[in-house]
Amino acid sequence: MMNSRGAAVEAHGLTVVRGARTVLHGLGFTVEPGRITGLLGPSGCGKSTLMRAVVGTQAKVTGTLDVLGSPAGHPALRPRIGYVTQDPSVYTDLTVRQNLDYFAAILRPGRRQRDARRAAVARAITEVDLTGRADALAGTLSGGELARASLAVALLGTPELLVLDEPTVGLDPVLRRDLWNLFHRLAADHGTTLLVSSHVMDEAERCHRLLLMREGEILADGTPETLRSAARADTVEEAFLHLVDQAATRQEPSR
Ligand SMILES: Nc1ncnc2c1ncn2[C@@H]1O[C@H](COP(=O)(O)OP(=O)(O)OP(=O)(O)O)[C@@H](O)[C@H]1O
Repeated sequence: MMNSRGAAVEAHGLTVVRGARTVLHGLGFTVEPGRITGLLGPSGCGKSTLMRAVVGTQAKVTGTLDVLGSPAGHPALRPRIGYVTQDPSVYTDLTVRQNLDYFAAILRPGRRQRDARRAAVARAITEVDLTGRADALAGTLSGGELARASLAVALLGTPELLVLDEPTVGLDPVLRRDLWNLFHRLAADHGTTLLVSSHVMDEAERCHRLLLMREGEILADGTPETLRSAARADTVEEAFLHLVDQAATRQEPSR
């Protein structure tokens, strides 16, 4: 179920305080359903905080934040959202399949759901292309395989919204490309909405839509094409830098 305008996520005046600092400053934005939205900005600008607010794990959130038609953090949203944090969320002393069996047992407990669990585990392993490594200990996986194993856990419940915090950090270009191809397959084949953060601007071109962030504010949103042409830039990185300069100029007179 979406809200009236059909956005998967809709925020108005979203403000988050962490410790003594206001980390997000009254943000307004939407995330379109069935598309890949990239959340891009430099380290420390508030990407993880925004994602935590969307999945409902962030304290001291004010403003309005609707996710799949319910207020963020509503218990009914839990099975509908997959969240992959920056740290791998698998046990290194279990195999990939054992990890998935374990998380599947939490999601679908009881003997009667045994077949559904098996099917979900097999599907998740295939989707992330780890069939050949399914019986390897997670502790022996490469960085890219580990990232895909964490993603497989998030895919167990067939989430409508996948929130991925810097999923490609530290991966080589080939693995990054493979992971982005997987994100596109999930959006195209299952209609999954993906919100993916990155501080690597060249990943922007792989997204359908972008939210460009800086210092707890959204500088701009739109498709890579609209952002590039609005700034008369060749790349999203150039457009981002142009927006940063523009914002600094606007602030000058009040200094
Ligand atoms: N518990 C906390 N108390 C105070 N400030 C915090 C706390 N946690 C995070 N912050 C600050 O909030 C800001 C936003 O952090 P956040 O992790 O959301 O940024 P990010 O854009 O995801 O960064 P990165 O790309 O490095 O992961 C940072 O300046 C960080 O130092």
